[in-house]
Amino acid sequence: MKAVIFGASGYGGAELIRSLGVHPSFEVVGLSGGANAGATLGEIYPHLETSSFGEMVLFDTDGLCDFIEHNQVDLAFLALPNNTATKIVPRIIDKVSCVIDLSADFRLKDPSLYESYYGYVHPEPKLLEEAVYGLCELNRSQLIGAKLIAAPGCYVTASTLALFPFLDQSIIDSNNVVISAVSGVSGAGRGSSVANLFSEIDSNVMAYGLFGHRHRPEIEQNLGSSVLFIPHLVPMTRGILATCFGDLSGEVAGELGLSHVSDITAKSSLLSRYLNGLLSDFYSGDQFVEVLAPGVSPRTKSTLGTNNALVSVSYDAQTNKVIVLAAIDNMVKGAAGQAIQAANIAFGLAEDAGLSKVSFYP
Ligand SMILES: NC(=O)C1=CN([C@@H]2O[C@H](COP(=O)(O)OP(=O)(O)OC[C@H]3O[C@@H](n4cnc5c(N)ncnc54)[C@H](OP(=O)(O)O)[C@@H]3O)[C@@H](O)[C@H]2O)C=CC1
Ligand SMILES: CC(=O)N[C@@H](CCC(=O)OP(=O)(O)O)C(=O)O
Repeated sequence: MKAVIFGASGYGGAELIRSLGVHPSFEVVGLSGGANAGATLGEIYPHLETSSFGEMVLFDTDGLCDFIEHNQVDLAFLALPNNTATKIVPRIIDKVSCVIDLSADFRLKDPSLYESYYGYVHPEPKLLEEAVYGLCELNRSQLIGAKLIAAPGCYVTASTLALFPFLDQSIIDSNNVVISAVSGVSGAGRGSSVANLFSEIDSNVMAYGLFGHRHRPEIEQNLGSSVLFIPHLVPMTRGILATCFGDLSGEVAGELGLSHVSDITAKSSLLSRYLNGLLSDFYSGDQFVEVLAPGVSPRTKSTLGTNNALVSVSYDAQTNKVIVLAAIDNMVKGAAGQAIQAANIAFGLAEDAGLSKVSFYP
């Protein structure tokens, strides 16, 4: 099947190319760039210069839309800044079997949220309504044969995979959910600002987007509860670690006959094991979610280059807090890998086609 990538000169585009280059069923036949249109991929990315893609010249947006008009293309990936896909999807949606957008343009079901969090009035509410949200572990059946797929945000993927099983089963109280997450700088994209220069990021850690980060409403949409979300930028290239906290719901300890257990250590250990069992059961059918033992922290380094999400859950009886940790590679499970996983499902292919499960290390 023939695939094209809008935004191939960006980080998401480069990561799509890396995986699609080894994909058994998708062949990349067209690429676009913004300012880099007209250049070859090898000129933009030295690591791709000698690959089979090195000589490919990037179209501009109009050029790639024309290419789709006149050639058979089955699948289009859009890895573009927010409020750019909204203008391209209407032009190509009827020409290809499936469009997968990596931006936020088709993720939020309430159109008014685009005005408050992204600063634009959504111009395509009908397409927004039709789009299928591409978090594969939660939406697999809806993705089969989907025409327009909105790949989730990177922080959102880690946070949702961590918390959904517990909120869905009312194990964690839906009030007072807090997510503190750290991200590598590639999350901001190749076209990002001075704030992401080496001299600003090196030996520096900071929180940002306090209370109003645009991923907050997307996490809330997935979890069906309000959350406090605090992202941090850390001096590394890739990776997200989300540390999620919530109160164990009042009934759980009682139902398990543990209300009377006064030994804090014993109670923490028993409940941690119980919660770990729930998490393992929830993801037993998901090849890209790996549940680690309670008390073991997932490491971002173990996810590098893979489409895996590593998760673990523990309980602290002293504070009655459930702590769920999740690590992903923001460029893979948080962006390009997730998009390819969704494409695999949409086209009825093996879900792991083109996707890696073993990280590069160190
Ligand atoms: N980086 C990440 O971890 C994640 C990113 N995303 C989302 O994926 C999308 C792409 O992100 P990312 O690859 O990181 O961003 P980059 O800044 O690295 O790349 C953006 C791409 O869009 C092109 N572009 C920019 N402006 C225009 C325009 N007006 N018209 C056409 N093309 C344009 C750029 O071309 P050129 O460089 O040639 O100008 C480049 O190819 C974004 O919506 C982002 O929010 C989602 C999850 C995670
Ligand atoms: C480190 C960093 O800056 N991360 C980005 C989020 C990543 C992303 O691309 O999110 P969307 O797909 O929703 O735009 C940010 O905080 O805005």
